[in-house]
Amino acid sequence: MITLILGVFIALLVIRLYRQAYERPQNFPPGPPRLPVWGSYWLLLLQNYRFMHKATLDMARRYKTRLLGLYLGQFPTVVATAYEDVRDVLTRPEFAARPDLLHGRLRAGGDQLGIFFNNGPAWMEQKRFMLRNMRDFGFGRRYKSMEETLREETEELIALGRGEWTDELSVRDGCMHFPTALYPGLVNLVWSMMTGQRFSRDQYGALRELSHAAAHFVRNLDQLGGAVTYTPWLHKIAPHATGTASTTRYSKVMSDTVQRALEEHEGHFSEDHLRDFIDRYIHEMRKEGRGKEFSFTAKQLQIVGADILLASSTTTTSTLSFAVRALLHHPEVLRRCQKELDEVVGQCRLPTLDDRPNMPFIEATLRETMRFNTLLPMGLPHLALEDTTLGGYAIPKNTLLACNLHAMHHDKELWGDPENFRPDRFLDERGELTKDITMPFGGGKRVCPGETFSRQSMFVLFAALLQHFDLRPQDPGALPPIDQMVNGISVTPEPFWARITPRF
Ligand code: HEM
Repeated sequence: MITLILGVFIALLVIRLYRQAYERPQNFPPGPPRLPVWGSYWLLLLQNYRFMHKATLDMARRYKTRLLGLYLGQFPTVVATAYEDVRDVLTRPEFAARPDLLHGRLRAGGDQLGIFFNNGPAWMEQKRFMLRNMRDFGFGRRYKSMEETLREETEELIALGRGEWTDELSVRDGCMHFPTALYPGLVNLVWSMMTGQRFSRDQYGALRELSHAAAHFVRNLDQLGGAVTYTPWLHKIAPHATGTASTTRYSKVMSDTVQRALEEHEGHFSEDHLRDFIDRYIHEMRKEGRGKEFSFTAKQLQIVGADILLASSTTTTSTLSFAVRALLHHPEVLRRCQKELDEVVGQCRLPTLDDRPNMPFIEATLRETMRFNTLLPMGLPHLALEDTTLGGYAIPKNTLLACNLHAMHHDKELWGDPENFRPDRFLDERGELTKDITMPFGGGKRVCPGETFSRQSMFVLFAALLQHFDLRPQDPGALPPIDQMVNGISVTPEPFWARITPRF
């Protein structure tokens, strides 16, 4: 009797699991079945457990579809792999929300705060405020004092490379370490707009701790969040094994740094002289007559500031390191960059933003770097705010949407030979820049607010580095492959040394 009951129970369970595996919203894009607990995520892991951009692209090819429909845990999810669909997801307002994911809340003590993982009026208010006020200090626009800081940081890097001062972790035995050597310049630029201060040479230890915390944070997630995102209860029973304990710890390093800056600013605050972004924020917090829902609080600033710190220390530093690594593989590209520099800038002054329009080859090299090694290969997740359609398929409300930017940047139909690192693809026959259809910074309402700033600061630092130094592999036999990357929500290169020889 017991055996019979057990047999019926197992049969019913199998039928239920089978139905669930193939049950999907009507006219949902094709894709793999939904298995218990993590849904189709098991199958993505089997496809490629390290890189979700590769797993989802291979899976889309297997199902002969450019829109892949699947379940991540209980979330219906659609991954866009082709240009038109990626552009639609990024730019249509009904897709401009973010899913409410565990890691977003872990950063903010359980709340939804900041910009990256926030939604609704608070997200819009914070993003607008950040853009408007950081811009007044040079973020994303030409501004004398920011360009002055950029020049000083560039001089620091060049002097370090020339051995005019020492920092063994960044330059040793004629080699420069990437990304370590780039952290001070790129973090200081943003930090000075936020706080009016820069990390001095004797504070580089603290600066590196911050940058490493940011790097660990992004590596703790995979490009679709990771298993714990779809089964958040796991984090309660195994915070260390799931990595959520360290996510919380690394986030705290960043938010505590912002909190300390806030306390310091409050001690010297004057309404008559708003010195930087934090002063502007304090001014906003103290405005009278705000309602209960008002989103300018110290806690909110901690997370907005942590968002800015996280982005400024992991994005531009990784992209420039990818660019340097690509040049180690392609000395002929390095020569052409240097030729352009010698013709336009010469050797008596540093390159500036005024030179940017006259140096299309360097610009094309940076564009090619961001196409070739797309920093956020799956962008950041979006969420459908209503029932709608995409590419002829049904997208129910609350579907999670991911843009496979890597797939789009490596689409043979768009690029011909995407597997080659070839800056010339961005230039016309006269050597001028053509229209750029890459989307490394996303697009639409959720577009990266750091785009202009990043393009400007990367241009100046990269150009100055190539103007002053020849770059060669430290050990030609041990040069990491040009497409090697460490997994994370944004990918990072495995840190490496490059041999630098002063050119003059
Ligand atoms: C090479 C440099 C960078 C790249 C490639 C990059 C790329 C991206 C991408 C792909 C997104 C997601 C867009 C979307 O959801 O559709 C994003 C969002 C964001 N980025 Fe960047 N980023 C870079 C630098 C920066 C910098 C320097 C900052 C700030 C200092 C920054 C701050 C942000 C913020 C706050 C968001 C969230 C925007 C929102 O949710 O509305 N990024 N970035």
